[in-house]
Amino acid sequence: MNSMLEQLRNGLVVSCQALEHEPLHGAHIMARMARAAEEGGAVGIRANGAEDVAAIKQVTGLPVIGLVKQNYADSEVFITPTWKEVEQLITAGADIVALDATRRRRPNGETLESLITAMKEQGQPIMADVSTMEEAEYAESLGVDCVSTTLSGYTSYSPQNAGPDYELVKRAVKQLSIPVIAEGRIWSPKEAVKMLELGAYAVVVGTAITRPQEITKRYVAELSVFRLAKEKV
Ligand SMILES: CC(=O)N[C@H](C=O)[C@@H](O)[C@H](O)[C@H](O)COP(=O)(O)O
Repeated sequence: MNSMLEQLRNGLVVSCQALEHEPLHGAHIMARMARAAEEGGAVGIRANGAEDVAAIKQVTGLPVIGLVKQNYADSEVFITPTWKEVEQLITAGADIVALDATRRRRPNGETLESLITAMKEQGQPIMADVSTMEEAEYAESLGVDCVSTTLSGYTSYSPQNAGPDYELVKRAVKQLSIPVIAEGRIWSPKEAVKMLELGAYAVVVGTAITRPQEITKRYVAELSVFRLAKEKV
């Protein structure tokens, strides 16, 4: 087992990501966010973009799972789609590189198989972001170090759950022999604990901790429900 992965066992990985259009965008801000997560007891950080990964590596001692979100015209794959993004992450010092491990067509004719082979040749630990059980099994067969349920609900053919995909975690834990990371729409500590109870190796939480605009929206939505109910009385 990869020693970086071992550090994540039964712990909370905080995803610190803000895209260009988001208010907290910027490597400096994400590095602060990661420091806060470390102070709170996170065992690892998940981060988007080489710049953010490098900035976070400078200020925390935690393992960093790096990805690059990049859209290409000829593909739906947007999490570390090609070798170009993999290289950026390796140069930035990502401890684990996360990539889309669906079987969808990748940009520039690149393939999941060739990317994984090249990463393994470099000894680069790999997290496979999947949306279904079949993808998880296939990723394991290609030799990735762990799978994460990141993409469940974000491919057209996976269940479009409003909450976390417990079912996928449960099945993957049963059928795979590599660590299964629970990720995607986990909002509460209780949900995170449930994932560990199901056998998840670690839990990744992003939005519920690091996207204040989304956290605010949840409060505002609940308050509007209250106001509407009151107006009816
Ligand atoms: C689907 C996709 O693009 N997921 C991204 C992957 O890195 C991030 O935007 C998510 O924040 C991350 O997966 C954590 O999930 P949540 O924010 O739901 O806790």
